[in-house]
Amino acid sequence: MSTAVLVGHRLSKVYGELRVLDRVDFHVGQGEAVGVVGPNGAGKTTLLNVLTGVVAASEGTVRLDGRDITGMRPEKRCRHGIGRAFQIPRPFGGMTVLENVFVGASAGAGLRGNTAYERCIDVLTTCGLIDLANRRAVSLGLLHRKRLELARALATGPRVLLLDEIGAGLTEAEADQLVGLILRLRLLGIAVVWIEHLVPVLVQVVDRLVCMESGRVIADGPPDAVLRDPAVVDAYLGKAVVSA
Ligand SMILES: Nc1ncnc2c1ncn2[C@@H]1O[C@H](COP(=O)(O)OP(=O)(O)OP(=O)(O)O)[C@@H](O)[C@H]1O
Repeated sequence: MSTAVLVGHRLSKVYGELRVLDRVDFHVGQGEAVGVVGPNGAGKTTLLNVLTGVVAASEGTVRLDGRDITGMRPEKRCRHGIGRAFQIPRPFGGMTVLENVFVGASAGAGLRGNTAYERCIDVLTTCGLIDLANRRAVSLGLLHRKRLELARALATGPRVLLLDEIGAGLTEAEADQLVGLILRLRLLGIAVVWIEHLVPVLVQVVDRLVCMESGRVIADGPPDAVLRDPAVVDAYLGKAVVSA
């Protein structure tokens, strides 16, 4: 295994009587891409929320590069290299594409002036948005909004990028383009954790699949082995094939 960049150890999250995460162990290595699958309500988004610090774990620890960040606020985790993109992009609609990405570079990464601007140009080029830099975000189609969501996360300078169902709603051709973009990010050495119900899309990118059910990890390993695992087929895959 490559050196772990982000590690969750025995993470639990309890809401009243409901145990949404149940002693989950999770890790992603430097430059590794891990897919997270599982039925609705399995706890996938909650796991990402606990890793980013948006939700406090009821028990367990989170480490980034070996450092315990369990008590660290989300903004600080972002500064330390945890980036996140959401299923429903929420750009600042009245701002241009460049201005949106600038927010990631300045507020997210703490960059100023030319350094922030250069980061934005790099990120917009990587994400295929440079020609749209001066367009208002509100005028973008879905694929471009997803690219902008990724660009904003990238502008924060992540070492690990957490993606939550960013393929949802895209056509097959658009999903292929998204895969191409995420593969480019991998070439930059960024680790990726991607929750996605579109399993055929996910397996084009990831080295490893983690399947969750009822707040627990029920399988973790090479994608083909996880997809053949009877527990995964039983808990999830029949349903995923129907809904994909
Ligand atoms: N703030 C909260 N209060 C109470 N229950 C919550 C809260 N947030 C999440 N849950 C519950 O935790 C469970 C896991 O939710 P979560 O969104 O993590 O699942 P998921 O695997 O991401 O599902 P999906 O694939 O539908 O996005 C669900 O039963 C959900 O209703």
